Formats: sequence, structure tokens, C-alpha cells
Amino acid sequence: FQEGKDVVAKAKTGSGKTFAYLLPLLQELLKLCKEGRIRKSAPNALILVPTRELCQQVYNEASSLLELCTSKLKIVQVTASMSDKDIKLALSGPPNILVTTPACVAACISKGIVQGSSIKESLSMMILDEADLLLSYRCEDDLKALVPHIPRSCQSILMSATSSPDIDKLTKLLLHNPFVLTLTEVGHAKDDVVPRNVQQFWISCSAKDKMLYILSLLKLELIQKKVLIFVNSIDNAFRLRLFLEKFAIRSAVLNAELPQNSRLHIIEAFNARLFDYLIATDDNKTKEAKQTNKESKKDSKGSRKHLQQTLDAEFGVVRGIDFKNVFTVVNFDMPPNPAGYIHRIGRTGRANKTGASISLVSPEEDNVFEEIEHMLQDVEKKDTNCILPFPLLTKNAVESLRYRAQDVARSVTSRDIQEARRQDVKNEILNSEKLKAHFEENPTDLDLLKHDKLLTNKSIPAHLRDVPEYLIDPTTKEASNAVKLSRAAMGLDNPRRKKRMGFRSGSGKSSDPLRTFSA
Ligand SMILES: Nc1ncnc2c1ncn2[C@@H]1O[C@H](COP(=O)(O)OP(=O)(O)OP(=O)(O)O)[C@@H](O)[C@H]1O
Repeated sequence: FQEGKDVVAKAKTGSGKTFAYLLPLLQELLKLCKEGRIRKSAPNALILVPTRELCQQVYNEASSLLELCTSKLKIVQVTASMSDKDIKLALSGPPNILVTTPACVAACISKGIVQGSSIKESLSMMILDEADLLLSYRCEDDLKALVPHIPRSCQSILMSATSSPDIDKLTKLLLHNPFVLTLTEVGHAKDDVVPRNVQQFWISCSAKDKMLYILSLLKLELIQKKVLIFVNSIDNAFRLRLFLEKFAIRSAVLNAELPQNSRLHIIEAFNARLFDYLIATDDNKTKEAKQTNKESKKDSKGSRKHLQQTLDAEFGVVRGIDFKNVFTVVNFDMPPNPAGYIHRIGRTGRANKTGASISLVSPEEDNVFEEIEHMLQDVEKKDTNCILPFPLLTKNAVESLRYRAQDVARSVTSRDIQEARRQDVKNEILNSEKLKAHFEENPTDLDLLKHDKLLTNKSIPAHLRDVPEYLIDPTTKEASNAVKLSRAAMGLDNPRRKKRMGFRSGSGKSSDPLRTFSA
């Protein structure tokens, strides 16, 4: 980079790519400042990310580094959700660093908010972060619109966790004879894609038994918290949340329908361990989003359609997001392809922490599971299976919960799901406004961040809240105790540590039904 070359850098998920490009970028800008070579008609550095959530994350990380710098560099983030007036205001100055999405920068150029000629004059550096995802967010045309305005002298860095034809396409489009850097962990193969500290497991089960299996994993405490659960549709997310709620397992749902403030606060609250289970849809390419695009053209009335229209085209809450201390990632629904799998399980095992992933694979998902296994075997050049059968859940343990699970699953109707979905968006819109005002005044107060509030107000019967001792076989009891012991060994239940992480005092074991359960 110091030689002025473009760089394509590939490194595993969670390995610290953000600082890896921010540090040289800031160093270069500070050098230009010192030498009086900063041009001021447009931003000097452009950081392009695929989603709004990543804009916020990168902006936060860069701001934390800038606070440590002696020369003051100005950074702003702009996204398509902002009004033209706010974007103009943000870009006045102009800032030294602009964090944005390709769609937003293309819109700024086409609306004349930023002049192409000014970019050509001022831009010294461009970063394409999460480059493997940029094209999947339909950004190709936006990037092509930007190409004529990038000066030949601009140095570009492309960061990616996976290799793909999209990366090659982007490299050809935007970089000049780049230096390709593949960063590996010490002692590991060059092409490893999954961090070695993440153990991967799978469970074979029918699609209709998935609720039963996830209930067994969570209720019998066979997996380590915090848990991030992926589903492929918003309806599935609410079906699962309502189902778990009936067993006193509280969770929050993260999806494209929610206002941006709420999405960001849900991530913050989850990071601060205000709740342990987060159910997430991957991105805006869910079944509903595709449907919405068609429907919204036809009809703009009706509450369901209206809700769906609020799906955010720049949403991508999961990929690239730096979730803190997620121990287990569960694929309740399998991702559509191997790259999706890599990004999902990359939410655990970040910054060399230990993690695990568990995939529930139905016969209909066998094909994609095989593709994933092949990809891992090919890439990691291993003879052995990379994804092992999950050893801690016995057939007996699952069967002991079957009747309860089936009864409860039947009681969650499509109507309940639509109502819960509507209610959640309504709550979050209210929350979002309150939160905005509140956090402006009390930036450290996390009290309002209760995204796992009960969706129903019916009380939970004791036989669903607690699993009776006689239903739990000795093997499961042993496994559950082992998980608890390792949790204690990691200090996750230490009250001081909890306080540090943002738990309020008074939320003790006796007041929380989740914690009263004993296997
Ligand atoms: N040198 C370091 N030592 C310890 N932790 C670090 C270091 N550098 C970065 N981190 C932390 O590692 C975590 C992951 O970093 P980051 O989000 O940049 O990963 P990434 O490689 O971009 O992942 P992804 O591909 O999933 O986006 C962050 O919490 C970051 O603060």
C-alpha cells in the first residue's frame, strides 16, 4: 500500500479487516494533511459498504480512531434514508472521509449533490469493504456510474472474506493491477475460510421438526449463549419467536421491516447482553422482499402491504456486522448458498474468540448442505468432514419434548404471526422515536432497549416454562451441566462482568423466569 499500489485483501470473517484498511487510510490522509496536499472540493477518501448498518459500524470504528489523532480529520456517513437536504449539509465542508453505499453515492452524483469533477480532483483513496457482498446488493450499475469520476491517481483497497467471480468483476472494474494479499492465521492453510476457533455441527431433521429441535437445544441448555438464529423469512422469524415465548424463552427479531434506529439499537442491546437470543433474517432478499417489490408496484394500500413496503433496500443487518461475543450461530433455515453460510457463521468466533455453529438440515436442504461441505473440503483441503453431527442432543431428549412442542407449534397460527409482526413494527416505530430523543439526552442509558418484550400477554403455564426432571435423561443432564460449567468457567455468569456489560441491578435470578429453569 505504501508503494501506492491498489490492494485486494482477503481474510476470514472477524479477523479485523476494518482496522486493517482504516489504519493505512488514516495514516495516508494525515500525511497528505501534513504535507498540505489535501484537496478540498470533495471527500478525499470514500469507503463503500453494502449496507446501512455497516455504514454506521465503520463510521463508529473510524471515529474512535480519529479521536486519537492529533490532526482533526472530518468523517461523515450518508445513506439513502437521509433527505437530500441532510446529505448536502453532511457533505458541506467537505469531509475528508465519506462512508456510504454505492447506491447513495451514485444518487448524489446524479442529483448534482456532489460534482463528478470535484471527486476527480479530490479523491485520493477508495475502499470497497465487504466487496463480495457489494454486487449482490445490486450495486453494479451504481459502481459503474462512479467509475468515470475516479481519478487514475486514486489508490483503492478491496476487502473481502470470500473469493468469488463478483470479486474478480469488481477488481477489473475499479482496480489497476492490484497486489493480492491473502491473510491467514499463523500455521493455517492459505485458503481457510472459516476461523479454526469455530466448531461446526449439524443436525438432520425434518422441516416440521425444526421447532422441536431448537426447543430441545435451548430449553435443555445444550448450547452456549449468546445465540444468533438465522431464518429465511420474516414470518418464520415471528413463528419461532412466538413459539419460544410460550416456553418462557425470550428473544428479539431483527429484520428489514424495522426502522433503522431500532435495528441499530437491537444490535447494541444484543451486544450489551441485554438478551441472549436474537432471531435474524439475513438480508432484504427474503421471500417477502421479493414479493413486496412486485406488490408495491400494484397497490400501495392495506396494512400488510404497507408494512412490507417499508422493507429497506439497503438492509443487510447481519453480514459484516461485528456482533460481540456471539457464542453459537444456529441455522434454523439453511442459507441459500455456501457464501451465505460463511458470512452467517462468521458472526461467531470473531477476534479469535471461541464459537460454534449448528445447522438444522432438512431433507429439502440436503443439496445446499452438500454444496457447503464440498466448498469447505475443497477450500480447506481436508479429507475429514468439517461439519460434524451435533453430539450432545440425544433422540430421547428430543422425544421427551415432542408432544409439548407439537401442541405449542400448532397453537401459533398464521394470524398470530401477522399480528405479532404488525405489533412489533408498531412498537419499534414508537421505540425508535423515543429512543432517538432519549439517547440524544442520555447516550449511555440502555433502559429503553427492551426488544425482547413479550409479544403476547398470556401467562406461561408452569409445564411449558420448566421441563420436569423426569423428562430429562442422564446423558442430556450431563451435557447440559457441562455447557453450564464451561459457561461459568468463562465467567459469563459473573455478576460484576454482567454489570460491566450493561445489566441493570435487580434483574436477578428470582425475577427472571428464564433463569429459574433448572435442567
Ligand atoms: N488487533 C486486534 N486485536 C484484537 N481484536 C481486534 C483486533 N483488530 C480488530 N479487532 C476486533 O475484532 C473484531 C472483528 O473485526 P472486524 O469487524 O474488522 O472483522 P472483519 O474481518 O471485517 O469481519 P467480517 O468479514 O465479518 O466483516 C472487532 O470487534 C474488532 O474490534
